[in-house]
Amino acid sequence: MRIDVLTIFPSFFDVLEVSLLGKARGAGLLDVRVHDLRDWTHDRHRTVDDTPYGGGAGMVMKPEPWGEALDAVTEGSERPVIVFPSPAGEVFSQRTARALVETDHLVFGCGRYEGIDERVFAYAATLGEVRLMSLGDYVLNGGEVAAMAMIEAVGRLIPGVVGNPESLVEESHEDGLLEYPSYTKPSSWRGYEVPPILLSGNHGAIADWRRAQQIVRTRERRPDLMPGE
Ligand SMILES: COc1ccc2nc(C(=O)O)sc2c1
Repeated sequence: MRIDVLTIFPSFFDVLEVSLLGKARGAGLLDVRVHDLRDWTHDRHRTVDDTPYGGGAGMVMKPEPWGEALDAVTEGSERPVIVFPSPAGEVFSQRTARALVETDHLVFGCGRYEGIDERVFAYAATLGEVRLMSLGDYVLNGGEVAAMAMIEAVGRLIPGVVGNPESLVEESHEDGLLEYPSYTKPSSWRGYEVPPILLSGNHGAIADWRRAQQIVRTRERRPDLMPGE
């Protein structure tokens, strides 16, 4: 999978060098290219924003640099998916990550200021599939944090990136429920005991207990995820 990131803060993504995804890049499983949007400006101040038509507070990102940048990073790409992190977008979920990991070429366009000139999204749709996505019902200062989270959520699903693929299966949201509680040695710690069932060696009973814990936790913490409730 190839991922291109367009941002005015490219150093923000330096962390991708050291994380699990850094190893994935080194192993050739993931090709992440981070670009400074200002490289597609042509004035001395490398201007990427201007005042909004119709008035209002803040600044809007100019369409010209975005158009040239999107042309450059999608050149030769058959059908990229172009994700614009946006508080006005669909909410990103594990299901979204599962769908996006099947994509050969992902482009993340990180907005700042009050957002990107709307015409950029229309133009981008001539280059690929456009998805505006939010991490949730709150607002960040820009798209970089959201893009980083989405890149990690998608990147870790690429076969070979996470050491033991089994560990992906029993995670929260993978089966629609929150994950069960985990414990390790010592079995007794500051008066807190590991649930005895987990020490029983009865794998069938342990699986049943874990499923029951998932249901209890999901009902308590995320009733909206409960199937049929
Ligand atoms: C201007 O670009 C932005 C601004 C806020 C923001 N908030 C997001 C979120 O997912 O909450 S994505 C995003 C992009």
